[in-house]
Amino acid sequence: MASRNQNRPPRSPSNKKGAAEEVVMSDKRRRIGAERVERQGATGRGRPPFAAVNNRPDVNTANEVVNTEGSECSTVEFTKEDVDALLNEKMKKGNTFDNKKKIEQMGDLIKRLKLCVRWFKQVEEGHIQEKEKLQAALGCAEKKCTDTETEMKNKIEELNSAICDLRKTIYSLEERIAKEESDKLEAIERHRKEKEARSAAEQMQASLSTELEKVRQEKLTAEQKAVSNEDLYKRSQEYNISLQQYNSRLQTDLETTNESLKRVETEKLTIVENLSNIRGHNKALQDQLQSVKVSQDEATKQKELLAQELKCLREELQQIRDDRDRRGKQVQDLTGEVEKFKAITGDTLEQLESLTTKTRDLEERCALQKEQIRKLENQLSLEKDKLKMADLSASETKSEYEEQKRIINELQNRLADKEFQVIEGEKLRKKLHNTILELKGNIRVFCRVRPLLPDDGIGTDMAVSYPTSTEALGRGIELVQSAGQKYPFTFDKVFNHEASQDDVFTEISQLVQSALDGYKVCIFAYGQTGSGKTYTMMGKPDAPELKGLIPRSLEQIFQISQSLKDQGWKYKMQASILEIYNETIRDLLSSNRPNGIDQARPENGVPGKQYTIKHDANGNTHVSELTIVDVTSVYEISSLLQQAAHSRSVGRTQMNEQSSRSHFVFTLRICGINENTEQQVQGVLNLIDLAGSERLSRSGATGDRLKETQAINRSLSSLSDVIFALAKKEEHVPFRNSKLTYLLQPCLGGDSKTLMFVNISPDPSSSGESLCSLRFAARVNACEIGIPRRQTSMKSSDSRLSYG
Ligand SMILES: Nc1ncnc2c1ncn2[C@@H]1O[C@H](COP(=O)(O)OP(=O)(O)OP(=O)(O)O)[C@@H](O)[C@H]1O
Repeated sequence: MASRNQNRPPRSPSNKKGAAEEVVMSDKRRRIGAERVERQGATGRGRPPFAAVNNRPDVNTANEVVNTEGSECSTVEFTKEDVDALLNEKMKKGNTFDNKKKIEQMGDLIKRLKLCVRWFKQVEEGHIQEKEKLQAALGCAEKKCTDTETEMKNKIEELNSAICDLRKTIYSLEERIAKEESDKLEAIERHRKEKEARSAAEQMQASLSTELEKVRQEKLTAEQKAVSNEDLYKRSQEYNISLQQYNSRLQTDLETTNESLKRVETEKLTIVENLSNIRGHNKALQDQLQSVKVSQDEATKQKELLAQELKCLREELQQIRDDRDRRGKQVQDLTGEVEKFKAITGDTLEQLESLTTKTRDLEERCALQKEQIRKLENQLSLEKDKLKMADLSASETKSEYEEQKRIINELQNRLADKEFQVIEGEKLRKKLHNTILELKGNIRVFCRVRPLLPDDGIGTDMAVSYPTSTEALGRGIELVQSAGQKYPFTFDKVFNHEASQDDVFTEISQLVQSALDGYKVCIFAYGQTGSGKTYTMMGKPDAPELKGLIPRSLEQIFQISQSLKDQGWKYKMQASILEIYNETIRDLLSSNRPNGIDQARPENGVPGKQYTIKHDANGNTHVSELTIVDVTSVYEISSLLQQAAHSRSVGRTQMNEQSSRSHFVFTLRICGINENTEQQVQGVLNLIDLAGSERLSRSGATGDRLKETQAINRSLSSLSDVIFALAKKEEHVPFRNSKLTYLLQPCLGGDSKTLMFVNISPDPSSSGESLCSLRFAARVNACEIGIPRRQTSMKSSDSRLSYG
C-alpha cells in the first residue's frame, strides 16, 4: 500500500478541498480503471504493465493517442510499476534493420514517456499547489497549534497548580489515611488485647467464681462473727458520738464564753482606764479650783486695798481742794486788801511788790496743786478701771468655780456609775471564769512526764511517746512497753518532758483565781515514787524559774488580792499545813512540836494530840487542834513552807520514814469582803503532794512496810472512788476509812474544782508503775465526763488491782 501511495500527494484530513480533489482524482482513476477493464475484456488477455501506454495500438490509435495526448494525459494515471515498466521496455525484437518500426516504437515510447513526464509534471504541479495549500494550512494549523499550545500551556499551568493542590490534598489525605490506618491498627491491637484480657478475665472469673463459692462459705461464718462485732461496734460508736457531741458542745460553749470573757475583760480595762482618767481629771480640776479660789481671794484683797487707797486719795484730793479754795480765798482777800490799801491808805511800792511776789508764789503753788489734782484724778480713774476689771474677773472666776463644781459633781456621778459597772463587770467576770472552768471540767486531769535523769541510765530510751493526731495533740500520751506494746491515754492536757514550771503554772493559774472568787479548789500531784510530784508542787524554791505550783499559786493569790484592793476588796487568809502518814495526821506548823516529833503519836507513854476531822453545815472542814496561821504576805507563807519542810524532814528522820510515804496537804482559807458592795466570798485552796504510789510486788515490803504501802494504796484508791462518787452525785460516798479523802470531801464535787496531776517517769524500767498511774488517772478523768463505770476503757477494779 505504501508503494502504491508513494507518488501521491500527501492527504490532510483538515484539507477538505484536497480531499475533494482526491475524491475527484479517485473517480478519475476509477474511470480509467474501468476503461482498462473494458479494454482488457476486448482483447481477452492479461494487461501488460503500463498497458494504457504500452499496448500499442495501430498507428491510428497511436495518432489518436498523440492527438489526444493533450487531453488524455490529464486522465492517465501512472503508478511506479507503470513507470518502471515503461523505462524497462525494450525494443521489440524483429527485423533489426527495420528502422522505421524501431522509430515508430521509439516514437511511441517517447510519446508515452512524454505523457508520463507530463503527467508527472502535472502531478508535481498539483503537488506543489497542494504543498502550498498545505503549507498555508500548515501555517494556519501551526498558528492554531501555537494558540492551542499557549492555551494548553495555560491550561497545563492551571492543571499543574490544580495538580499541586490535588497532590497536597492527596498528601494530607494519605497522611490521614496513614493515621487512620495506624489508629485502626492500634484499635485492632487493642481489640486483640481486650479479647485476650477478656478471655483471661473469663478464665479468672471462672476461677474466682469457684473461689467466691469458697469465700461465700467463709463469709457466712464471718457474718455471724460480724453481727456480734457490729453490736459491739455500734455501742462503741454511739458512745463515741455522744462523746464527740459533748466535746463539740463544750468547745463551742468554751469559745463563746472565752469571747464574752475577753469582751468583759476589755470592757473592764477600758472602764478602769476611764476611771483612772476621770480620777486624774478630777484631781486636776480640784487643783485648778483651789488655785482659782486662791487667786480670787488675792483679787478680793487687792480690791479692798485699792478701795482703801482710793478712799485715801479722795480724802487727800478733798484736802487739796479745800486748801486750794482757802488759798484762792486768801489771794482774793489779799488782792482786795491790796486794792483797799492802794485806794485807801496808799501803801508803799515795796510793800506792793512783796505782796505781788507773794501772790505770784501762791498762784504757782496753786497751779502745781492743780496739776497734782489732775494726776490724782487720772490715777483714780485708772484704779477705778482696775477695780472694774477685778470685779469682772471675780465674777468670771465665780462662774468658772460654779461650772467646775458642776463638772466635779457630774464626774463623781460618773465615777460612781463606773465603779458600779466595774463591780458588775467583776461579777460577770467571775461568773464567766467559773463557766469556763466548768466547761473545761470541774474535775480535770493533767499528765506530766519528767525528763530522763542520769539515775535512769545513760542512753535509755523514753518509754513514752506523744501522738500527733489533731484530736490527741497536746492531750494524748502513749506508754511504750518493752515488748513494743503501746497503751494510749488521753487527758485534759499532757505536759511533755520539756514543759517548764511556768508552762504548767500557766494552765492552772485560772484555778487559783477561782479560789479568790470563793470556790473550793484542790490540786493534787499523783504518781509513783520519783516521778516528779514534789518537783511539780514545790519545785526548787531557791531558783525562781524552778519554783513549783504551791509557791507560784500563793504569789498569784497575794498579787491579785492586792490589785483588788482598789475595788474595795479586803481578804483575810489563813494557812494550815499537815501531813497524813499511815492514816495519822501531823500538824507541820505546830509550834510546840518537841524536836519535830508528831504530837499525835504517844511519846514516853503520854498520848499525843488527837486530830479529828469535822465538816460543818456550811461545807467547811475543821481539824481539831490544827495550827491555823493568819497570813498577809507571800513572805509569811514562804517561811511557813520552810517551817513545814523542816518539821517534815526532822519527823521523817526521827521516825525512819521517807517523805514519799506521806500525803502533804497545804490549805489556804480565803475570806474576802468588798467594802463597797458588802459582797463576801469564802474560798479554799488545797495543794497536795500525794504519797508515791507503789506496787506491792515491787516494794518487796514485809511487816510494817507492807502495811504502810497497803494504807497508801488504799487511800489513793479511795480518793479516786470519792471523786468518782461525788462527780456522779452518788449518795453514798465510799471514804473507806481514808483520812485524806474525808478531809478533802468538801473540796471535791459540786462547785469545787479538782485538778489532778499524774506524774510519769519515762524510764522504761518503771513503765509498769507508769501504766498503773495512767490507768488510775484515766479513771478519775472518766468521772468528769460522767461515763458509767462499766463503759470506761478500763475496769473499775483495775486501779485497785494494780495496788495489790
Ligand atoms: N520536770 C522535771 N524536770 C527536771 N527534773 C525533774 C522533773 N520532775 C522531777 N525531776 C527530778 O526528778 C527527781 C524526783 O522528783 P521528785 O522528788 O519530785 O519525785 P516525787 O514524785 O516527789 O518522788 P517521791 O514520791 O519519792 O517524793 C528529782 O531530782 C527532781 O528534781
